[in-house]
Formats: sequence, C-alpha cells, structure tokens
Amino acid sequence: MGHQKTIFVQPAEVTTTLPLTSNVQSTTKVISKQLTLSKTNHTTKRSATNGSIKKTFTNGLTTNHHIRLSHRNSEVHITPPTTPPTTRYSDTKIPLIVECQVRARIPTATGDMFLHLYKNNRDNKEHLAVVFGEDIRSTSLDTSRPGEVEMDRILRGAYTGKLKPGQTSSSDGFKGTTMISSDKLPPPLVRIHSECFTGEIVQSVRCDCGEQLKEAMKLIQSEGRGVVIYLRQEGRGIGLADKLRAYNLQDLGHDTVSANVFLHHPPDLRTYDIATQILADLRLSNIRLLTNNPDKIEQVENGGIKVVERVPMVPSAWKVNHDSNHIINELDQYLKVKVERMRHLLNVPETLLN
Ligand SMILES: Nc1nc2c(ncn2[C@@H]2O[C@H](COP(=O)(O)OP(=O)(O)OP(=O)(O)O)[C@@H](O)[C@H]2O)c(=O)[nH]1
Repeated sequence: MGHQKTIFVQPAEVTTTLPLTSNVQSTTKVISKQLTLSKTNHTTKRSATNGSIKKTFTNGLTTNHHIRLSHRNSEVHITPPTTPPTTRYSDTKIPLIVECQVRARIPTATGDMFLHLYKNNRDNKEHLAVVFGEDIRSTSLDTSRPGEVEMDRILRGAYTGKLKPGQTSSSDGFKGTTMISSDKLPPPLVRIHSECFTGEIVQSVRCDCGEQLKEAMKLIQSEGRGVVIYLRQEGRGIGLADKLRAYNLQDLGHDTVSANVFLHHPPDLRTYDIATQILADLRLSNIRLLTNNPDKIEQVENGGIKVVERVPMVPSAWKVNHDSNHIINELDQYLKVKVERMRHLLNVPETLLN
C-alpha cells in the first residue's frame, strides 16, 4: 500500500479541471473535502501549496501536475500533466499476433453467420469476429497445423461450405479453380464494436451500445457480406467494475469523461490493433467502417487498413421526432458528451443544445 498525504481544502466544494485526451494513470485522488496524494509507483514532491507535483514513475517517465488551491472560491484545479506516463498496448514494441482458434456457423432467424474466436499474444481475452459471407476466410484458420487430421480441421471450423451429418472431409468438394480473394470484391461493411455488458445484455439506456450492435448486424447482414469485430474492452477499456463505479459517479453529476478521469483512467483506454490484425487475417485491407468515432478511424488506418468510407451510426432516438423524456435524457447526455468531448461525428439535435 502506498504512502498517503492529505491536504485539507476549505470549504467542501471541489472541482477538477479534467484532461480530455491524456492517457495518464494518475494516482492523484480528489475526494470530497480532501485532496489526497497517493504514493504508489512514483515519488511525489510538492513544491508549494499552490504548486506542482512532480511524479517520477518506475519506468523513468516524469509528469507535472499543476495544482491551484483557491481557498476563496473553494476550487481545486488539477491541470493534466504534459507527458503521459502510461503507454497503450499498441505503443509497445512486441509484434502482435492474432490467430483464429475456432469458427462455427451460427444460424439466426435472418440467416447464417460464422462466429470466429481469436486468441492473441497480448491478452488472454476471446476477441470475436462475426463474419457474413462465404468468401471472407481467416488465413490463420485455413492454414494447416502440424499433425492435424481432417476431423481436427472440421472441429476447429476450417471447412468450406456447410457441414452435414457424417461428413469426414473439411472440403465440401468445391471443384472451382480458386475462391475469389475477398480483397478483389468491393470493400465490405465492418463494425468494430467494444463490449458493453450493460447496453447489450441488460439493455441499459445510459448508452446506445446495444442498439448500435443490433443495427450493425442488420445492415451487414442485409448486404450479405461483412464483419462485426467484437472487442473485449468493456467500459472503453476500464473494465466492468470501474465502469459501474463510473455509473455511480454519473449519478452524482459527472459525465462519462470526467467519471473515467476521476477513477484515474484516461477518457478512453481502447486500442484497435487487435481489430486491424483480425481484419488482415480475414484478408480485408479496404473497408467501409460503421462508426462516428474519429479516434477509431485513425487507429485502424494507422494499423494499415484503409477506411474507404465512414458509414455513420445515427441513434434512432435522434433520427426523427426527438423526444426528451427522462430515459432518453440519460442517453442524450451520453451522446452529447461523445460529440462535445470525444470528437464524435454526429449532429446534436437542436432540442439538446443549451
Ligand atoms: N467508461 C465508460 N464506458 C462506457 C460507458 N457507457 C458505455 N461505455 C463503453 O463504451 C464503449 C462503446 O464506446 P462508444 O464511445 O459508445 O462508441 P465507439 O465504439 O467509440 O464509437 P462508435 O463506433 O461511433 O459507436 C463500450 O466499451 C462500452 O462498454 C460509461 O458510462 N463509462
């Protein structure tokens, strides 16, 4: 446990000036009447009451938090450090490798899709790709593995066509010359979706994640070809436990960005390098991406995938007859913050402008 130093601030009101894009893992806590400085993986030097805190992290990086204590108007301003000490996974030098472990056909009321389960050498999460269309094939899945027999290939889903009872061959007897490479076909519609237990499973209307997932599946399925990549980065990467803490903070008046920062996370901790590797494994180098998030587009393009078109995701509540009842207001607040604080490319309806 780290050493703690507490500065008492009078009176009770405390406000923080919050960083928007810093990916800092700060160990500075602001709690009700007190400003608590926790010493964990850094050394802290406070140079003045109204001063700066220099942190030296174990990795050698340093940051400066500037703290202004105003006893007159009861405010504490913490200016974000200029040098973020943390690195995202995508910044590391370890080459990322993804491999499709298993694939299976999932029949739905509106047709079949193929669920691909990926493993990788960065985390032990099961990232997924839902593939629509026979021509989109995983390179790592199709590659033969040493010593495997036909039944092994069938069990891990490396078959062509559709399995039938009693089948013993992974090939469906396809006699054509070669399957058309997926890159020779028009760029498919792709959704890179981040896990949201609350929005997708318990159907929370604090966010639009459930609606977006459903809409993306519908649009891609109607085109007959495309992919939904489902990344296990719950709560913009902070995990479900801290996301639920963030919800409690939101009930106390924080927005989604300030709640994350209060919990010592950047506003968005997500990376998309696993998604770009999965797209490369599926031989898709040109895509039409369903998103409003410019950070996602930039990261995907930096990963070597060309986004030939951005297909917007307009929340159904914002399409027509915008209504501001109580439940919609929570969603409105969530979406408004995405536009105003996270650069999301959506037009906020007039009714929501202050
Ligand atoms: N930390 C935090 N994460 C949330 C909250 N609500 C939803 N999320 C997570 O936000 C992620 C979805 O991100 P969004 O910002 O809604 O959308 P996006 O994927 O960045 O952008 P689009 O592609 O336009 O949908 C999922 O991982 C959700 O679990 C919240 O209140 N706090």
